[in-house]
Amino acid sequence: MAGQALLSARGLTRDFRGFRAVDEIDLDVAPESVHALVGPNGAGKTTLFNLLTGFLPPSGGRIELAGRDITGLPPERVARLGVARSFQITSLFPQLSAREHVALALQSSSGLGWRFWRSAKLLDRYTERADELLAMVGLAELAQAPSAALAYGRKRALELAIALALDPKVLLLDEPTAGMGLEDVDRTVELISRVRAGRTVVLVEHNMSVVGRLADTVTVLQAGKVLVEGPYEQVRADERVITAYLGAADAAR
Ligand SMILES: Nc1ncnc2c1ncn2[C@@H]1O[C@H](COP(=O)(O)OP(=O)(O)OP(=O)(O)O)[C@@H](O)[C@H]1O
Repeated sequence: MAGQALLSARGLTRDFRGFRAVDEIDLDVAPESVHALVGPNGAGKTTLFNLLTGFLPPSGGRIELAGRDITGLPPERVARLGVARSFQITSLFPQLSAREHVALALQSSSGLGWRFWRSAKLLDRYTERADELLAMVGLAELAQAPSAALAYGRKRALELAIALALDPKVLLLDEPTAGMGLEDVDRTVELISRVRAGRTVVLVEHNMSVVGRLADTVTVLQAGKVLVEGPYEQVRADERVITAYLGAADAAR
């Protein structure tokens, strides 16, 4: 296992009834880097993401976090060890405010339990930190808004604040700009640039301009394998990538 990596995989494999979606992948995510996973549809990005976060058990191979074997641990254990993924919009509670969502996430990560909701002092402490996190993602003024009232881009920002509440060592973002208009994409790129300070981020992203602006390292997957890996400029100029990914994306436009 590479000594420098915070999160790494060796020979990581996942079969679905005889179909190999992730095929002996080696991956090293350097501390405090933004590492993008890209590739054409069906390349195995989501499956790899689910393996790294414990949402799927691997069929083979090994995953390490800071040198500790986390292979096969369930998602809540992986999350507790410091690998958090941004929650999906569908998991937000429509009536709860943005602040309440983040406060709940802070409380859940504190391990203090529900009784402490009775302590106004502790609750205040969560509120303060919740508001800091909301300010970080640009939602300061919407702290009291029910999540159902937030526009799409704002909901995604709230998901990010919830993930940050867990103070993860590694933050995994699954297509953070999916379905966004240009303005929200720019805002999200800015946001990730801001919150990445001192953190390690793994990002699945289809938008190559977003990848170019954020990623230190890009791993291109194709048919469950690593096709090319390196800095964005190097990867985007690689003939194999142009053929396999950028070419396909251009053709689809
Ligand atoms: N639960 C499953 N059962 C069977 N096959 C699956 C399952 N999940 C994924 N696959 C298959 O594994 C392959 C990789 O899928 P995956 O979703 O990981 O790709 P992806 O790179 O994330 O694609 P996309 O960009 O379209 O999201 C695909 O061929 C998919 O059909």
